[in-house]
Amino acid sequence: MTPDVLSLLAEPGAVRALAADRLPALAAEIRAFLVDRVCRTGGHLGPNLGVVELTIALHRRFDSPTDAIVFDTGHQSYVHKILTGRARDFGRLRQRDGLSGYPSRAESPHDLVENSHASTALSYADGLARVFALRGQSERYVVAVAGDGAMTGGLCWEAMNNIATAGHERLVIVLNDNARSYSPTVGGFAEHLRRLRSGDADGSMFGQLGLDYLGPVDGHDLAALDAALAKAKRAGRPTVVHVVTTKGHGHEPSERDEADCLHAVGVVDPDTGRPVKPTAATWTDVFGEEIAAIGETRQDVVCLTAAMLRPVGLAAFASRFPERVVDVGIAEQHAVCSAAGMATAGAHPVVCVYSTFLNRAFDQVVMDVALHRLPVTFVLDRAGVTGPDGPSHHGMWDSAVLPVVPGLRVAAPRDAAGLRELLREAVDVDDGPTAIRFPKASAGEDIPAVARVDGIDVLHRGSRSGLDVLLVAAGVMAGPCLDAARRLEAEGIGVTVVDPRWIAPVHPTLPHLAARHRLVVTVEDGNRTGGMGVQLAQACADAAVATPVRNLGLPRRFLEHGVRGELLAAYGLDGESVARHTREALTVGVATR
Ligand SMILES: Cc1ncc(C[n+]2csc(CCOP(=O)(O)OP(=O)(O)O)c2C)c(N)n1
Ligand SMILES: CC(=O)[C@@H](O)[C@H](O)COP(=O)(O)O
Ligand SMILES: [Mg+2]
Repeated sequence: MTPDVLSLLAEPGAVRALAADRLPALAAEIRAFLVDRVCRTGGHLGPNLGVVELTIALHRRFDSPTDAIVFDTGHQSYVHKILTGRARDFGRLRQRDGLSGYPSRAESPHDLVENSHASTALSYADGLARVFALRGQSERYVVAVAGDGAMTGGLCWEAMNNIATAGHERLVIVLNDNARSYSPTVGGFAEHLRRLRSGDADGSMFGQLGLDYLGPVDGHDLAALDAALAKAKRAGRPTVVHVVTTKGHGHEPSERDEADCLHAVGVVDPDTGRPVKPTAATWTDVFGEEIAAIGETRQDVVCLTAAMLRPVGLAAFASRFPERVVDVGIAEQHAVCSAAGMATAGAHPVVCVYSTFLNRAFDQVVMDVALHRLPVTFVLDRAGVTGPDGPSHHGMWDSAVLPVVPGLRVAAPRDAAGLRELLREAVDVDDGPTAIRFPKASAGEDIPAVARVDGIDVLHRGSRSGLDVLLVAAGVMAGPCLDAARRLEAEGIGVTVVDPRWIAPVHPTLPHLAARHRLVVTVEDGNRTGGMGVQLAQACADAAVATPVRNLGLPRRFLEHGVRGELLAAYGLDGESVARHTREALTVGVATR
């Protein structure tokens, strides 16, 4: 079949109409299509190559969208999108106004869960099934497709506990077991799956819970998959279909990639899986080097990751101090609470997560770490606008929620040198928690300060005697602020640019510095309705400083996917926009948007 046959698969009905003997060719076509398209745009290659046959089987046995098919995490939903009429859109995968890399309700009625945070599918399934039954629609099936990694998340077990006794007659859990998250899946559950795969297990833990269990099923054998799904449909009670797949199946560079089976790639050579352009050192690289250096002299430092050891930069630390790094699986709540235990026992835990995933453990941050004033450092990679992964991945919540946590201090480095320095300051804090946030970006050039006053870096001093504007830059926003200062100075506006380095709690000197200017403009790569700017405005009010404060940051909205730089500019966080907003606020004194 030619690739354009895929575009004929406008509805799942088309794949159901295909004769079974044409399915292997379709699977091969889809696999070739995925390699061709994803290597050009970037995206989740390994996970989707692993579910080609599974997704075909699902759409042949279940009637989406009448039957609800819920993909956990959603990074493995490309085949689902191809089979629901979106093959032609892959040319703009994860690009602004292009196809989302996750299910999208705006794209299709076949898509249900847009949230890319793992371990939610079984809870959705339970809820869907309950309301289908309440509404007399109990003929509708609900299918949750969850990876073995996702199943290491506690929310799955909360859901299974409920599913087991809810009396659902048409709920199927498809466990896509490829023995990996990024790296090999960890813990007792992974061991249990290994024994089930090898036939050494005395029954499945699912059966112990009261669920039916079918498997292990070869996840690349279309006939075996079809038979298992048909049997699960007839079971009349919640059934786990344990499907065994290979991440990256059918594409040797993916299968061979020891790091993570080309889990998430940029633009790569399809024949090698390697980036087509050299990649500059990232913030993650800088962190990885520095934490490994810190580990040499700080025996009390223990690092934790939630199934993302390499992506968060812990590979070097792990190879040098394997006894002091813990991968807890996709279990951020456990990571933070375990870190509270570690700190109680005298360690200084460093919890390394993407900013957006810390949301999941906010209660543990507040009530287990901060309440006990424990020395835990949270390293928040992917803070601010991330880009291609879209609304549930932008790290735009941490700088708005963490400042309200009593005793927690938040640092935002503006460059690599700042990251190294602030990381060391953070792990030296022993009377409470700290957090340090940095973006998904190349580390760029260091930005020197002209002076450091009370721990605040002065990056630019106004050339005029009368100081007009104080620009307060949070972390990487130092670059746009200096660009704005140059633009404004050229117009005769005196601008001071400062970088507080620690953005929460507000530095006590800042309100006094504000009092010496006509206007304060704060700029942050985070939610402006609760971040540094709002905190500073409140501190100025508390100090009876009348200087107006304008906060530039990300709006209280879910931001679309796209390129980080383009999104920052679209939301007014580039130099030109900062200058424009400042000029407007100076002249007409209106609040920024
Ligand atoms: C709460 C949360 N933490 C971390 C991640 C990052 N993440 C995305 S996919 C993935 C691995 C998923 O493994 P699995 O569920 O087995 O799916 P596979 O990629 O193997 O198909 C992780 C850790 C996430 N999406 N959500
Ligand atoms: C699905 C998921 O959460 C991860 O795979 C994420 O997409 C990786 O993001 P980065 O590519 O920024 O590491
Ligand atoms: Mg997996």
